[in-house]
Amino acid sequence: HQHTGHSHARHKRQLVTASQLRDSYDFVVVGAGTSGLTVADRLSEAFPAKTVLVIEYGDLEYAPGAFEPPTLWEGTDYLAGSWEFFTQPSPVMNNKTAYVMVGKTVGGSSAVNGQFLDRGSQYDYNAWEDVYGKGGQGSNIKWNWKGLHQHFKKSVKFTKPSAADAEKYGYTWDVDAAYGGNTPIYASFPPFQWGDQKIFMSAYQELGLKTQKECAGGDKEGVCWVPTTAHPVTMKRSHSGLGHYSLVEGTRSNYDLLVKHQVTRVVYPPSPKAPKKNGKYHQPPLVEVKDVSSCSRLNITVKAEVIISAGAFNTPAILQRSGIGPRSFLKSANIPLVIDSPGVGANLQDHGGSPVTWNFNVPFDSSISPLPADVSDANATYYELAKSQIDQTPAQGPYTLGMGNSAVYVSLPHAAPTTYKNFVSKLRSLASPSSASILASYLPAGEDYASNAAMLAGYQSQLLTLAELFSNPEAPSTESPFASTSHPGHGPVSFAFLLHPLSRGTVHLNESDPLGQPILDYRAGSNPLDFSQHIAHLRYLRQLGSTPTFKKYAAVETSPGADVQTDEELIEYIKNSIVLSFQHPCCTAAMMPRDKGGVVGRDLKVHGAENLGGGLRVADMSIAPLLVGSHTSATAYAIGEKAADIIIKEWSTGKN
Ligand SMILES: Cc1cc2nc3c(=O)[nH]c(=O)nc-3n(C[C@H](O)[C@H](O)[C@H](O)COP(=O)(O)OP(=O)(O)OC[C@H]3O[C@@H](n4cnc5c(N)ncnc54)[C@H](O)[C@@H]3O)c2cc1C
Repeated sequence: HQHTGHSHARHKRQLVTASQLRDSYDFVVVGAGTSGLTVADRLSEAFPAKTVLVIEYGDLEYAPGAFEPPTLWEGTDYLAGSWEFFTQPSPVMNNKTAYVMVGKTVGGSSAVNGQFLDRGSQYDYNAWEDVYGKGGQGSNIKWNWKGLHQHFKKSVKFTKPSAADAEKYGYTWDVDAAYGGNTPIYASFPPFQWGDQKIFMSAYQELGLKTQKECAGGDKEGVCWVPTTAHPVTMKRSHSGLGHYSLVEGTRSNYDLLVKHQVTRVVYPPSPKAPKKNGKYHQPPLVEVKDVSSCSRLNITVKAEVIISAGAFNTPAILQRSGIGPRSFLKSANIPLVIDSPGVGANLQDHGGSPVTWNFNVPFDSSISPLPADVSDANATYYELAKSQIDQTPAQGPYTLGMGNSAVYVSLPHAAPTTYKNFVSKLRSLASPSSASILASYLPAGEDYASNAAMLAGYQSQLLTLAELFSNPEAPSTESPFASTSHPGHGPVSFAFLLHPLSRGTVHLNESDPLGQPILDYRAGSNPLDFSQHIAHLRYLRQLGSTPTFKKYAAVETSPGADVQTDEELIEYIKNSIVLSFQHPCCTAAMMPRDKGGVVGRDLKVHGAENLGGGLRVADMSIAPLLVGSHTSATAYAIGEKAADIIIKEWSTGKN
C-alpha cells in the first residue's frame, strides 16, 4: 500500500492479538473509524507514557473502496469492509426503506466512502452552539465555526492541482481560508473531469448562482469545487486507516490495535474504589469485548478514559447495551438501567432527496469528451487506456475521480424567494409552546420521546435554531451534487437533497439479537414541513430546464415530468422517488444539555456518567446535534481532532 512505505519488522508490535493485550490501558477507543483513529493518533502522540488501545470490529484490510476505482463498481467486492443496513419502512414515504452502508474496517466509513471532502457552512456549526444554549458545563469549549475552524484546518493536507489542470477545469481554492494543515489525510483535485462537467457548471451559473472560490472556508452558498480525499500523486484513496494508523504503525510503543473484536458494552463496577479526584471518583468503565470469530469474551481494564467512536448507528447500540439509553425501551429489552438517557439513539438524521432528470435531444459535439459511456460501453480502447492511466505516476484518467468534485448549495431564500418567509414562520410557530402537542406528535410516541419533556424541549430548540438558518440567504438548505450529465442510456440526473431535515428517526437494539445490527427507523417525512422544503428545492432545480445551456441541448424533463406541477403532485412524486439516505447518518448521541435530551456535553462526556466514575466520552458523527450542510467525513475528522484536543488539555492539566 502506497502510504505505508516502511517495514513492520523493524518496529515494535502495534497490531495485537487478544492474548497480547496489556493488563490495562490508559485510553481505549472503540471503533477504528474516521473520528476514532484521529483521536487515537493524537492521544498516543501527546502522551508517550500512556497506553492507547483501539478496538475495531472489522479487519485491517484497507477495504477496496466502494468508489475505487470509482467508475468500476462491479460485483459485490466493493462491499468488503462494509455493513449494509436496510431501515424500517417510512410509512409517510409510501413505506420506502433506506439503504445505508457503513464502514466496517480499519478506517471506518472513510475507507469506503465517496471521497467528496466538503465542509458545512459556518452557519451549520454555529447552529450547534445555538442549540446547546448559553452557560453550563464546558461553556469555554466552542463548537461553533470559529471554535472548529482550527480543527478542520489541522485535519487535512491540501495539495494544489497543477496549473494546467486548474486552467483546464477551472478549479479554484483558497488555502488561507480553509487549509494549512499537514496531517496525511489528503485533499486533492484529480487530474481529470468528464467532458460534460462544464455543462452543469454553466447551467447553474445561468440560474444566477454565484461561484465560490473556496467552499471549505465557512461560506459555500453557490457553485462549489470540492476536493477528493486522495493522495495528490497516486490519486488513491486517503483515509483514516492510512493517515492515522498505518503511517504511525510500529513507531509508537504505546499504541495498540485489536481488530475483529466487537465491543459489546461498557460496564461500571458497582462501587467506585479509585481515589477521589476533585471531589469525584474517577473510575472508567470496563470494556467488554467479543471475538467476532470465536465469540469468546474478555474485559479490558481502563485507567483514564473510554472514547466511543463506533459511528452513528453502533455508538448508540453500544450505549444501549450498557444500560445507557431510553428508560422504557431498556426495560422492554430487559437491560438494567444504568443512565436514563432518552437521546441515545434518538434524533437520527440523514440527507435524503428526489431526482430531476432530463433528456438532451441535441447530441454533444466532439469537444464534450470523454464521457462515462466511453469507459462503460463498447469503447474498449478507451477503457484499456483508462485502466493503465490510474497506475501511472502521477495517476491520470477517469479512475482518479471520486464521486465528482462539484456541487451547488442553495439557501431557501434563493431557492424559494416568494415562499420561504411563510415556511420559516410556520416552523417558528411549530416550535412555540402553544404547538407543543402537534410537535410532540411528530416524535415517536411514548414516554421516551413524545411525552418526554426534555426530548420535546430539545426538538423545539432545534427547530428555532433551524428557522434562523432557513432565513439566512448565505446558509444552504439544499445540495445538488453533479458529476456527469450523461450516464449511458440516461439523460442528465440531478438530486435536490435536504441539508437540514426536520424529521427525526431512531436507532434501537434489536431485542431478539442485541449484538446484531440495530434497528433503524428513519421516520422520513414524519415532520410534514419537510415536504415544503423538498417542493421548494425541486421547483428550483427544475428551472435548469430553461437555462440557455439546457435549451441548447433541447433538454426535456423526464421526471418529475411536465404533468407533475401542483404541490400535491410533487408530494406524490417525492414519496415515490425519494432516496432516503445519502449515507450521512448522524446525531444519535447528540451534544446538547441533558434537559434538552442531549447525550453528551460540550466536553463530549456522557451525561450522568460522572456519578458512576466518569471516564466515558463519545467522539464521532453521533455527537452532532444537527446534520450539517455537507457530506460528513470532513466533519467527522474535525470532531476527532477537537475531541483529542479537549481530552489532551484535560489530562495535561490534571483537570479530569
Ligand atoms: C458508502 C458511503 C459513502 C459516503 N460518501 C461520503 C463522501 O463522499 N464524502 C463524505 O464526506 N462522507 C461520505 N460518507 C460519510 C462519511 O464517510 C461518514 O459520515 C464518516 O466517515 C463517519 O465517521 P465516524 O467516525 O462517525 O464513523 P465510522 O468512520 O463509520 O467509524 C466507526 C467504526 O467503528 C467500528 N465499530 C462499530 N461498532 C463497533 C463495535 N461494537 N466494536 C468495535 N468497533 C465497532 C466500525 O467498524 C467502524 O470502523 C459516506 C459514507 C458511506 C458509508
